[in-house]
Amino acid sequence: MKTLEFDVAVIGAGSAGLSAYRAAKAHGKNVVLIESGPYGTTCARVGCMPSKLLIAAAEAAHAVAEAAGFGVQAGALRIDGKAVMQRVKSERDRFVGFVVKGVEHIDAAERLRGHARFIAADCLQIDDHTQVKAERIVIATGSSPQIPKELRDLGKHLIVNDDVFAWDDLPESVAVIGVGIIGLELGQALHRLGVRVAIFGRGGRLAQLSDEAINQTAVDCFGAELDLRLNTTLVGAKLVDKQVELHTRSGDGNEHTEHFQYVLAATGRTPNIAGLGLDATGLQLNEHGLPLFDPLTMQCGHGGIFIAGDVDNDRPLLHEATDEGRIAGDNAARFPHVVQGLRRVGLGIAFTDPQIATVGQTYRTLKKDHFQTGEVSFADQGRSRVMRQNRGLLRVYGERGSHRFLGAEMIGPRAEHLAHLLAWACQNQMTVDQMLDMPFYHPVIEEGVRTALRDLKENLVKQVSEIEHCTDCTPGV
Ligand SMILES: Cc1cc2nc3c(=O)[nH]c(=O)nc-3n(C[C@H](O)[C@H](O)[C@H](O)COP(=O)(O)OP(=O)(O)OC[C@H]3O[C@@H](n4cnc5c(N)ncnc54)[C@H](O)[C@@H]3O)c2cc1C
Ligand SMILES: NC(=O)c1ccc[n+]([C@@H]2O[C@H](COP(=O)([O-])OP(=O)(O)OC[C@H]3O[C@@H](n4cnc5c(N)ncnc54)[C@H](O)[C@@H]3O)[C@@H](O)[C@H]2O)c1
Repeated sequence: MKTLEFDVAVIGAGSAGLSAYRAAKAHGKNVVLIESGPYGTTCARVGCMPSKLLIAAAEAAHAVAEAAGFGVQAGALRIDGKAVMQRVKSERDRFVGFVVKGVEHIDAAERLRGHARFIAADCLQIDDHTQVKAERIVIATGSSPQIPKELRDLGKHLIVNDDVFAWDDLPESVAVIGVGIIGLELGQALHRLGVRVAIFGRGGRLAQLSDEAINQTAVDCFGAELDLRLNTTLVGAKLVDKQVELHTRSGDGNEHTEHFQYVLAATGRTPNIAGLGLDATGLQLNEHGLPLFDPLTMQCGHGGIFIAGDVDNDRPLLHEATDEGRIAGDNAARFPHVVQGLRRVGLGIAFTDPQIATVGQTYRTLKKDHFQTGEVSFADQGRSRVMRQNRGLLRVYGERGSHRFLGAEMIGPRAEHLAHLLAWACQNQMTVDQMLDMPFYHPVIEEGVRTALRDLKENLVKQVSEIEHCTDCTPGV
């Protein structure tokens, strides 16, 4: 057994861990990066990048299928599953290669391989070969797919996102369980690539949307294209003749039995804390066993342990993981003099078609009676119609009184760009008037944003004038 001492230890060489390592090194500290799995990060290996590569192939197939709508006849669509997966994997490997190269540039004496487990608040056991003593430790262990118990006996026919990006060819059929972001992104992409797909949701909410009007529009959009089964309960699943026999109960109480080659569990992700020995840290843990932490400093309690990335179960997105890692690593190096780091306005994007996005305060987090809404449907929005992408709805929220822009939920064409524009306005605390003073070109989808903001402004003003001209408040006026 070796014993090593460092100023800072970082557990996990994912996006959050790498960011923490660099931030701590910037203070000239002696830092160790500990990783139990393959280098390359979840984002590059089995997350953001390969999923967007698969979606890009699906978009190409969809464009060909849709071309006839413009009077362009592209001939019969033929999808070469092997070529699709070959491109997904080779481009993915290129992205992973850059990350791995970066890790390999780190001094070998500052990299350790193995599973880290706390044996004290300032001491980690790495597998059975090394003990690492460090007064400051960053937990950046990421998350893993959560598997419903009904699916656990399906062997290789139960798949998660990682397995999809290991395929050499596209399968015949997949049942996707879960209508969150992963379920919708991968489910729609596979469907457009010719795979028989059914997507099952136990509730009626798609991709974490909280505004009912947006959610209903999303249900209508995806329901028109995909085999989408909402309010459906998973009853059981078993293997019969190398096929999954899936039993479900639909909202009307009827039971259904169907057969698929694979079942994809897209049912949320769980923080990687199993076997981490958090009990040995003396930290206060919540009901899920996660340490309580300050999201501005990433400090757990008042000691030298910090947390960052998916493992903290707060905002499981790539840009948040790197921000949190930077704050955690910086503060680990500064400890005990920790400082608050920059947290940005909330921004979430699902790369479906149409895209779904949320900005700033989502409908769920708005204070009742403190806001007004404005909206635009993309059905008749000029540029969206030109492109035959005129589906969706944008709802924007503004604060009563101050007229400050608070946030938005949307499903619509190129929502990734609209969401960025709105997020920047939100972080700059702009008012609706200030946003309307900005230039809008013609003809662009952003003109739809302007329509929604004008509607919001009208509703904000209307409310004030209704009060001002209220005969009950000022009798005789
Ligand atoms: C299919 C999919 C698509 C996604 N698409 C997007 C997207 O488009 N945009 C977006 O913003 N986000 C997306 N995400 C989310 C994004 O990938 C994550 O938020 C981000 O990768 C989290 O980074 P992390 O550093 O917290 O975790 P990871 O990158 O998973 O790093 C954690 C590391 O810790 C290691 N580890 C765990 N336990 C231990 C231990 N005890 N000892 C040592 N090492 C340990 C793991 O092996 C792992 O390498 C997607 C996720 C998935 C699954
Ligand atoms: N574009 C992106 O930014 C992107 C893409 C993919 C993933 N991600 C990140 O990854 C995280 C995980 O994604 P996800 O889609 O797995 O999680 P999610 O929380 O978005 O969705 C999980 C879904 O599974 C359903 N579910 C859970 N248990 C179920 C069961 N037993 N039966 C049926 N349905 C069940 C939930 O109701 C929900 O609809 C997301 O929170 C997101 O932050 C982001």
